[in-house]
Amino acid sequence: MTGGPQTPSPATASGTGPGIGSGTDPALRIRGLRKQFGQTVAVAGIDLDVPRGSFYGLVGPNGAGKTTTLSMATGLLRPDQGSVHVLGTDVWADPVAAKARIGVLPDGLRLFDRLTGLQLVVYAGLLRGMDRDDVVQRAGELVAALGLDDAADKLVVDYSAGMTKKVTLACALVHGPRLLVLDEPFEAVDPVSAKTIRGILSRYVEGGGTVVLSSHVMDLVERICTDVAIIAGGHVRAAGRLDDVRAGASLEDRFLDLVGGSTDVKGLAWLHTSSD
Ligand SMILES: Nc1ncnc2c1ncn2[C@@H]1O[C@H](COP(=O)(O)OP(=O)(O)OP(=O)(O)O)[C@@H](O)[C@H]1O
Repeated sequence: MTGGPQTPSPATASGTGPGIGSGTDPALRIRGLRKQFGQTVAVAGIDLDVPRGSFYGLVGPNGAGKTTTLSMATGLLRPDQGSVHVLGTDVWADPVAAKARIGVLPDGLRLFDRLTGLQLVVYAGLLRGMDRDDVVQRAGELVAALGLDDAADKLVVDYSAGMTKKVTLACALVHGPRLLVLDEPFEAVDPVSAKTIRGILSRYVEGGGTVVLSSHVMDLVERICTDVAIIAGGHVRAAGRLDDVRAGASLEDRFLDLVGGSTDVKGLAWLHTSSD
């Protein structure tokens, strides 16, 4: 199965989604998305439907175009061509309405890191136009749920990579988005925190939300995702329900089949040579 529209998840058929009554549009619809940096074609015409209520994993080798795709899908990077709709709203024609429905964990975007963790989450909620009392309550709950209690009053600039990831996730969640787009949410996160995050995301999806995440960890994607897309060279190589994509094999084997590339290591003999 490649690129085109995919079998809808059960949640799609019932049109679920927090606060979205009867819509049948996918949570995220991408058509003909393309981006070139100089001579490098990062995204070469991607079509993708992310069904509402799905837990959608985006996998692909380094440089495949995942971050570029997610940045264009969330209004952070203007596409050269193509369209993106979030729950039926055109991200680039009506960015304010579309962005109100999205929570984003971007890869490597600068944060206001001279704020404390708690201040940053509160600030993220206020930027979304939320009532201060609600934001303060939610920020406190998120910080506690993500195990950042002790660091809540510490400046984000002094956070570890994993702590930064968690506080950024809290910022993405605070306004209760319909769609969460997370670029490598588990990168640098310890196993206990990863389990907590998985629990939070699972509850969010059970409640009708939709998660799109990129990851290099095939086991994790296989364990938590309902749907998956394999991207390589700026193209979608396979997409749809997890079981359809892996077609009886493991996701890792299917990934290696589709993406190819040699895993043999040539040279480096000197690495086996003692230098003393
Ligand atoms: N701002 C940029 N300027 C120039 N080239 C870029 C830029 N951003 C991405 N690229 C190039 O576009 C291609 C896709 O990059 P992208 O970051 O989207 O890949 P990725 O799948 O997220 O990779 P990884 O798994 O390593 O994070 C790469 O060849 C990368 O070098």
